[in-house]
Amino acid sequence: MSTARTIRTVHTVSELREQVKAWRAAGERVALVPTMGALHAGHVALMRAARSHAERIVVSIFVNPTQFAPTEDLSRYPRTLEADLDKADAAGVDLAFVPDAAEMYPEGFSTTISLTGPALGLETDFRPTHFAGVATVVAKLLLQAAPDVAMFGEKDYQQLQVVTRMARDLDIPVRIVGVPTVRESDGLALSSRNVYLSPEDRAAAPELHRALSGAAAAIAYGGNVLSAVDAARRTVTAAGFQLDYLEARHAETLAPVASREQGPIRLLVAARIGATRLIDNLAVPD
Ligand SMILES: Nc1ncnc2c1ncn2[C@@H]1O[C@H](COP(=O)(O)OP(=O)(O)OP(=O)(O)O)[C@@H](O)[C@H]1O
Ligand SMILES: CC(C)(CO)[C@@H](O)C(=O)[O-]
Ligand code: BAL
Repeated sequence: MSTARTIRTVHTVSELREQVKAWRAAGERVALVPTMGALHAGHVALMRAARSHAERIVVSIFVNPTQFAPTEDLSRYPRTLEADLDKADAAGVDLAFVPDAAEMYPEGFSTTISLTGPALGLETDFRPTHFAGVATVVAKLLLQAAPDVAMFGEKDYQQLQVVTRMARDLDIPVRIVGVPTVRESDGLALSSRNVYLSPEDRAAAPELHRALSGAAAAIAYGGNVLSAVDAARRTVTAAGFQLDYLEARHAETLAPVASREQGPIRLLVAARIGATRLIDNLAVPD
């Protein structure tokens, strides 16, 4: 399989920069798709969406240690590099950037991006150091690859807002593009962490999307926002989840909202089932 690949794999920032420079010299636009590997159809949707923005596509594959707390799943996070390269190749990706931790965080590394705004609350209440790690590594990737556009999934909706704000605030010359969530036929959002689910937990997992869909429909039909959110919380808990949060927020600032008049609404949830923590989100239709 791997002998037929046309994708090029590089491990250093200098190789990455050299390739991107050559493409730019030829007048080609570059899209970056940052990932932590264990690629699935959600990642492939990002790669395919990148095609409409750029002639060249770079995927980064790096399980970023600084976005995991010491108690989290860094060591057991799925790592499937050969299969990932096959999938990226089949999706038409030109270059895989696969740095190791020493390339990204050399001896003496001392800089972390500090965030407020959309990074406040939600995930941060449960993973307090997570977005500092994400923003720092994404800033590095954007400066290393210098892409015209970078693709992020709406599945990690708070991350998408944090990265969008960070790029704007730091004047990084890139367009951040959000890509709709790819789901299983029963509604479960694809995620690399779905492999952790036992068969029983997998059977219950679509309840997250069902609960959000019910709340979004109720609000869209004029129902009270907070009542709809409460009902969705009960649905998720009754399905066997332990809820971290289920909230209605402003779709861009992620500030709390109590009524539709306060802006476009996004419903966001994080909940644990068995040993697995899942997140999901949904727009309330206008
Ligand atoms: N189901 C999906 N639909 C669209 N984009 C997705 C989906 N799942 C992940 N992505 C996006 O792919 C990019 C890389 O995500 P990552 O490698 O963390 O995969 P993941 O499946 O989200 O894994 P994790 O279990 O760590 O959340 C992110 O921008 C993420 O939002
Ligand atoms: C954006 C990202 C690749 C940064 O490590 C990661 O948070 C992810 O996969 O969503
Ligand atoms: N997709 C978000 C990466 C993380 O949970 O660490």
